[in-house]
Amino acid sequence: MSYDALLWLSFGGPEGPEDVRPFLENVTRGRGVPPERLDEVEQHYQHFGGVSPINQLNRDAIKAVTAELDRQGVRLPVYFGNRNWHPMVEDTVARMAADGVRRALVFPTSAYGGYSACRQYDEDIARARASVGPDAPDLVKLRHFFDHPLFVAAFADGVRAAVATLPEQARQDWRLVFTAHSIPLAADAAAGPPEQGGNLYSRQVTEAARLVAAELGVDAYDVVWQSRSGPPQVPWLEPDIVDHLDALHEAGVTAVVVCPVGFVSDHLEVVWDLDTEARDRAAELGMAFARSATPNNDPRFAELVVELVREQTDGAQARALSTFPLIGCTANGALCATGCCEQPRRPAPAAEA
Ligand SMILES: CC1=C(CCC(=O)O)c2cc3nc(cc4[nH]c(cc5[nH]c(cc1n2)c(C)c5CCC(=O)O)c(CCC(=O)O)c4C)C(CCC(=O)O)=C3C
Ligand SMILES: [Fe+2]
Repeated sequence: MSYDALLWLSFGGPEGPEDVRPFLENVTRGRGVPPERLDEVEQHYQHFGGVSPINQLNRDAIKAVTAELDRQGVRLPVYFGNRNWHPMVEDTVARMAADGVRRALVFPTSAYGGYSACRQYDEDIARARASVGPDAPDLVKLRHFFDHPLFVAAFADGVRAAVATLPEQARQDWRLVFTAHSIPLAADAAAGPPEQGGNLYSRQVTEAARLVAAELGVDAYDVVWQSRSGPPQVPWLEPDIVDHLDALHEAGVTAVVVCPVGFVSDHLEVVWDLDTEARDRAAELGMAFARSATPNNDPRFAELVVELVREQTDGAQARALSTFPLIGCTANGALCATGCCEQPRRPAPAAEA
């Protein structure tokens, strides 16, 4: 099949102090996130001058992918659009239509399934096309890549480099801890095509962790969660990374390497929740701590994206290290399967006092 552009579709983040509140309102509209949680997260962003690293990281990655497409002789202009902040995907798709793009591939900046990581990007695609109207290009989203050998290898090398930054006496005996964004248990239960039994998000994260650990030859490691949101009465995936550091300390662990396998770049939830909160807790506990790199700036990430593109444009072989079904590739916002990644019903708001 032939395509005339690639759309880089991401989450978006604020680029100055005045952007933070409206950005957070876009992210959480209709999601039942309590205002106290929003105030807290606003402070995390303001701590960095109201600028999330995510937009610049995406621009850097787009530059690398553009160069890699060029190197491989694939002629596709790359456009950039976000769900929650400028450049908004609706505006980008309008520009694509105006430029005469009829049919484009879409790279979502998430490797996983689940409502937030997969289906919500399909909704973004459908919403953007609807807002542009009949001239909107066809948009075909690329598949999940959590088990792609280039993704796994980039994380494994990141862990090796992180170990080298530990104090010398810690380098022989450290605990490997993988993290990903927590989601509500009900959302995880509903993740994936229903006939695959649910929990697709946590199962894919666990599989990616297993593959990275296997590449490193490490057989004892943990998979934990971070950045929990939502109302406190709703159960989310646990344990949280910070609580887990306490448990490891109790168990006598003196050094940890944290690998954020759930993310592709060092965006705010990595630089705050891991590099600030988790690192501070480790310091309080007297544990050596290193956080390994995400793949965004690794040349293999650009190669991975181009390989996913070529699966669609010239039938390149789909490489995957696990036996999970290859899914996530759908057109114009279609679901991966009927009933896939259904968004759980939100709890009724707490009664007013
Ligand atoms: C699975 C998952 C990923 C990974 C997949 C992917 O990458 O897409 C992810 C990524 C990200 N999450 C991000 C930021 C936020 N996520 C929030 C809230 C939430 N995330 C959720 C899940 C996920 N989130 C969920 C279930 C919520 C509750 C509200 C809801 O049901 O939707 C909130 C609201 C405030 C709060 O934290 O409570 C913010 C600000 C940023 C940008 C960081 C930056 O600016 O650099 C990124 C890349
Ligand atoms: Fe899905």
